[in-house]
Amino acid sequence: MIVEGRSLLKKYSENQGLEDVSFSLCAGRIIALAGGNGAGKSTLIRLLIGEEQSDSGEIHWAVERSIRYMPDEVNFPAALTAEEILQLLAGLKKVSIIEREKVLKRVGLWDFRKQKVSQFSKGMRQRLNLAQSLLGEEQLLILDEPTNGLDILWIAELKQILKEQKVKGKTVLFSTHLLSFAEELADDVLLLHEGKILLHGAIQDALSETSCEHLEELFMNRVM
Ligand SMILES: Nc1ncnc2c1ncn2[C@@H]1O[C@H](COP(=O)(O)OP(=O)(O)OP(=O)(O)O)[C@@H](O)[C@H]1O
Repeated sequence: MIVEGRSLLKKYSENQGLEDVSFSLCAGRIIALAGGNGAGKSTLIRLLIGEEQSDSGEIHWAVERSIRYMPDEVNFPAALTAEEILQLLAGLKKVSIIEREKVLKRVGLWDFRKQKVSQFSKGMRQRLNLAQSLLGEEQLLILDEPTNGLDILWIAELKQILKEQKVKGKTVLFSTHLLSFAEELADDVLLLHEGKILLHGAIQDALSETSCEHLEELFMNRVM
């Protein structure tokens, strides 16, 4: 176990962000933070990365907090090239040139490294966003809606890239509203609905216990 959330409550003026959310993330697993619009996925991520504090409850780190993070959107300086941006970020993270080049190649931006980000498509910007999150050796990789803006081929590649992280012994938490994507990629699921946990645990166990074929069926059965 690397981190545990205990009875987390987060209330915004009008809206309930999270209500009594408890969970644990196990090392070396791929975990889908799933749920529909407004379920509380981004709120939970903000608590994990320390951008916000919960109103009550606590986040208990069993190991030193060590996170790489891919936000759902990022405004890279438009006048810089992909290479310059990664160079800057790799410098901050003390990542080697070899590693930086490997990451640029892995996200398919090597041939475009001299282009300014202002000339990039949305999918290319998202791949650069993915690339910056792959720099470094931090144990936990958190990705907020990483499929955003990616086409079918790159969604397939994203799955491979995240599986490679698991092979390296890293822990991956990604948010998504696509239950089929969650099921294809993740070992575990933390399924939120209206700020509460609907399901938490190993996906295959949940499916066999409920005799549901897919997460979508399980989700529908519980919310309808
Ligand atoms: N800064 C904020 N101010 C007020 N309410 C907020 C704020 N952030 C989140 N909320 C509310 O908290 C609830 C959960 O929102 P959150 O953004 O965490 O959901 P989400 O699962 O990430 O949704 P989506 O898939 O639409 O991005 C929603 O009701 C939302 O309106």
